[in-house]
Amino acid sequence: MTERAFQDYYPDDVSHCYGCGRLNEKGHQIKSYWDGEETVTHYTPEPYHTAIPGYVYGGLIASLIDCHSTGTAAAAAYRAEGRGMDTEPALRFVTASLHVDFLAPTPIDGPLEIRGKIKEIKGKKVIIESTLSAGGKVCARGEVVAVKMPDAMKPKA
Ligand SMILES: CCCCCCCCCCCCCCCC(=O)SCCNC(=O)CCNC(=O)[C@H](O)C(C)(C)COP(=O)(O)OP(=O)(O)OC[C@H]1O[C@@H](n2cnc3c(N)ncnc32)[C@H](O)[C@@H]1OP(=O)(O)O
Repeated sequence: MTERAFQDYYPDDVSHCYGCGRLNEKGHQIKSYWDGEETVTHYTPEPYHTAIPGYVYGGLIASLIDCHSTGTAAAAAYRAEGRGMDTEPALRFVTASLHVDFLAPTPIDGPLEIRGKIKEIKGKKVIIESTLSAGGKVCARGEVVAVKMPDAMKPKA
């Protein structure tokens, strides 16, 4: 059986995110998985994700780090409670803060790897540190503060 990605567990009503929603046909539809204590996703940029010819647009990099991190936050919260992502009550996280350092130009002509690590998990907040690499070289580093989705942010039809 193929492993389900974190995002495959998101209920339909929160699966339209541009970065990670499996129901957003124009979006990136990233798929994140555990790899030991870290999480990982891969994404291959399209030619139109260009900043300067040959290099990836920073907004795409930020988006990939953002959504991989919020998915990681949800997965980490379930893991901390010792239960599967298909169990109730649902744990949903949104981005409170997204910080990205662009360390080196990111080549556009190959797959990118984003890896996440849990820095802190406490109460309704998870802090995730991420790296984005191309060809084995770290090109960007991110830190995301993810907070449980407030009731006020219920999906609008
Ligand atoms: C299987 C099931 C899985 C389901 C999984 C579903 C996923 C479902 C989502 C899918 C989609 C994904 C989404 C993609 C990522 C977006 O793009 S999300 C969209 C962008 N984000 C937003 O629109 C969020 C807007 N902001 C808000 O709604 C509220 O400000 C927040 C972020 C929820 C926080 O509000 P709050 O609940 O009142 O938080 P508050 O109690 O003040 O703070 C809680 C903690 O967070 C800290 N904090 C709050 N804001 C900040 C900040 N800006 N900076 C640093 N720390 C902060 C506080 O200091 C506090 O820390 P502690 O004191 O506990 O140590």
